[in-house]
Amino acid sequence: MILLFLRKHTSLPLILKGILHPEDAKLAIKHGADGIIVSNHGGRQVDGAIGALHALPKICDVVQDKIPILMDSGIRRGSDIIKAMALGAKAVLVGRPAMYGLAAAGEQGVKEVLRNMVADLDITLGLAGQRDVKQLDLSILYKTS
Ligand SMILES: Cc1cc2nc3c(=O)[nH]c(=O)nc-3n(C[C@H](O)[C@H](O)[C@H](O)COP(=O)(O)O)c2cc1C
Repeated sequence: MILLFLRKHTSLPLILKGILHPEDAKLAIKHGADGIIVSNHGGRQVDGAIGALHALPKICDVVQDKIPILMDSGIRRGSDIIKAMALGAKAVLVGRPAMYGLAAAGEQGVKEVLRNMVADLDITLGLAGQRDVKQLDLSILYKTS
């Protein structure tokens, strides 16, 4: 298995991308991954694949903070980041928004996209009465009483 080979030959962190099933998350931990990225590659590979955000909760349940979980696919605004992190992602990544910025205005465009996203996250956190993404949990998404 390629992961075992890589684990044997490098001490660099190994982060597995494209995890969408809890059993694959378990295998990733078992074979020495340092982290996983819950991702359907932006929906570009398999038409009808489960959305990464939908896959996230069950994967977080089995991983139980043993390794960090990152998430991508469809992150476009601050509220997307908040939802993913409240469900258990330690961080999110973006693909196409950065590409759109690049196409529109090169390096400056990418910086602008990321700055806007962080600013939107900041405003949305404030509107939701939250100070810090580290304090987000499920209570912000579901009515608990
Ligand atoms: C043009 C393009 C090429 C990509 N190529 C790969 C790839 O070779 N391997 C991979 O794991 N993901 C690839 N991705 C998926 C991204 O790494 C990432 O998971 C996805 O873009 C995140 O979703 P988002 O674009 O909705 O933010 C590609 C995405 C784009 C837009």
